[in-house]
Order: sequence, then structure tokens, then C-alpha cells
Amino acid sequence: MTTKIGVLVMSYGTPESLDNVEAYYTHIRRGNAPSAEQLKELKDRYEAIVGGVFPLRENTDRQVEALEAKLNEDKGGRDLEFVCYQGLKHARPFIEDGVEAMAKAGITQAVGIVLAPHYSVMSVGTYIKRAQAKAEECGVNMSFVESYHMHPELIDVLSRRVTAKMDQYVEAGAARDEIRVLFSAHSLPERILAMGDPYVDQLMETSKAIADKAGVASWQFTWQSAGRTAEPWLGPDILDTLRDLSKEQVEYVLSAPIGFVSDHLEVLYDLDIEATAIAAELDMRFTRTESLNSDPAYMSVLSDVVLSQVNQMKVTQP
Ligand SMILES: CC1=C(CCC(=O)O)c2cc3nc(cc4[nH]c(cc5[nH]c(cc1n2)c(C)c5CCC(=O)O)c(CCC(=O)O)c4C)C(CCC(=O)O)=C3C
Ligand SMILES: [Fe+2]
Repeated sequence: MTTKIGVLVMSYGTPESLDNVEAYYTHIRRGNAPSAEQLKELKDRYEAIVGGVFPLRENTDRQVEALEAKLNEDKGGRDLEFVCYQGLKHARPFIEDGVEAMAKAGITQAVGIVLAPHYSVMSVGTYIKRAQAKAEECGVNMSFVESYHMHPELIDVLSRRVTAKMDQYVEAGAARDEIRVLFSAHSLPERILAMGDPYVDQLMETSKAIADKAGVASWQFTWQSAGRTAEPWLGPDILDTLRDLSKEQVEYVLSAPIGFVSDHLEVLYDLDIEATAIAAELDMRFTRTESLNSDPAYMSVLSDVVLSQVNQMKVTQP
């Protein structure tokens, strides 16, 4: 009999509709409702990027569907069937809903993976903690992929993304070595540094590997999308970095948001609208690498790391 392996594919989650932004924001804030002003500010940002469907919802749906197909193609001759379930951090279906759905379908063995390549206790760590707790409650034996930030195929596809945009700048008249590549990721509170968190090191490793592979002469790492809270967040922020680069007379800026895998608010608003406007004010050229979304190369990375995890599990036949 074919053994079913559940795959919990976890992602941040996005509101279901504009009316749902308040509930979503309240969930992110651990049950504390935002002020009217904070809510309006977030709604305005979503309104600027949402054309009917929230892009992250569509992208996550496609990624999960494509990964399931890829896993069943890559499993080889083994008598396994992979069934993917979505588990979202701040929206329905929540992480716990995904685990419960697997258990209800009779699945007892599962792998969890987050649609974010870099590990932090404050990001991937909390996804895993919630999934693990629910899995124990439901009697599902689960193991997790923690990070895949140096997977060779990931470095490859991201390097190709960087090269493609550098080529466009060169065609537009830039000298290749004067293009400044800005790798970025979601900022986190500075206190992760004192916790020995691997997030920063992993991001630097990915950035360096891509820069080497793509032959980038001039690059730096910067943070983006810091939360609006009282505590200090990791910096420098990309908007400040752009102001500094303008003083250095840098003319061509290529943003490579390697901490994200989908088009969503942080990319479509924070980079495409906000950073783009600042760069225009500063009279600099600004563009960004395309997001991975459901690119087959990204699906191949995910499939490979999930299959490696399965190989380490003791898969019991029913
Ligand atoms: C590390 C990290 C990632 C990357 C890894 C991963 O993907 O997990 C990420 C991704 C995302 N963050 C997102 C949205 C938001 N994040 C917020 C707030 C926060 N993010 C945090 C961290 C991260 N966030 C943190 C520590 C906070 C403070 C509150 C808290 O301690 O939890 C807020 C509140 C308002 C604001 O501060 O802007 C929003 C709306 C969306 C969805 C976009 C869409 O819907 O299109 C995505 C993919
Ligand atoms: Fe966030």
C-alpha cells in the first residue's frame, strides 16, 4: 500500500480581503488591535498593491500546488505519495489547521518546511514550534527543514536573477562594476544578536555566494521593512542606504531581496513603491530582481530538501 507523507508548507499569510486587514494585523500583534491610524496606514499599503487578489495568497497557493506535483515526480520508484498542506502564520488556514487536516486525512508522518530560506528563532523558529506542538497533540510524527539558504540550486537561480538585471543596466549604459547590488531581508529586532541567532550570518552567506557566482564587484547588505515598534531593529534600513549611496554618487542600484521568495507587501510596496520613490527623488536608477514565486528552480530546491528530510525519517509502511 502507498504510504502518504504529509508536507506542511508554511508561509506568513496575508489578509483574505481588505475588510480582513484588521483581524490579520491584530493576529500579528498577538491579539492587540492596532490603532485607527496604524490600521489605515497598513490598509493604504495593501490598497496600493492589491488588484482583486492579495498577491501573497495567490503565490502561496501556486507554490504549494507546484511543490506537491514536483515531489510526486521526484520521489522515484518509492511507494510514497506526497500530500501538501498549507499552514499560515497569521491567516487561515493557520499552521495548526494544516496539521489538523493532515491528521484527519489519516497521515501520521510529515515534514514541515517554511517558504523562507533563512532561519531565525523569531521567524522560522516560531512556525516550527507551533507546528510541532499541534503535531504532538494530533499524533503526527513530524520533522522539519530549518533552512536551505545555501542550496546550490537556490544560489544558482538567485545569481541568474541578479545577472539578468545587471545585463539590463549594462544595455542601458552602465559599467558593470559601477552597479551597486543591495541584498536585503526583513529586519528583526536587534535583540536576536544577543541570542546567537543564525539569521544574520545565513543572510551574509547567501549574499556572498550570489555575489561570487554572479561576479558582482560592488555589493552590500541592507535591511528593510522593520517593524514600527519602540525597540531597536537591525539596520541600516534600505531607505537610509539609498541616501548614503546618493552621497557616494552611485547611479545604478539593483535591489535583491533574498530574504523573500514571493511578491508581496514587502516587495511590491516597500521596494517597488517606497524605495523606488526615494531613489527617484535622489535621481538614482533603482530596479529589483524578480521574485522566485513558483519558478521551477525554486520548486526543485524545496523538493530536494523535503526529500532529504524524508530520507532521514524512518518511514513506516502502513
Ligand atoms: C522575518 C520576517 C519575515 C520574513 C520571513 C517570513 O516570511 O516569515 C516577514 C515576512 C512578512 N511579513 C509580512 C507582513 C507584516 N509583517 C509585520 C510585522 C512583523 N514582521 C516580522 C518579521 C518578518 N516578517 C516581525 C518581527 C514583525 C513585528 C510583529 C511581530 O513581532 O510579529 C506586519 C505588521 C505591520 C508592520 O510592521 O509593517 C505586517 C503587515 C508579510 C505579508 C505581506 C503580504 O501580506 O503581502 C510577509 C511575507
Ligand atoms: Fe513581517
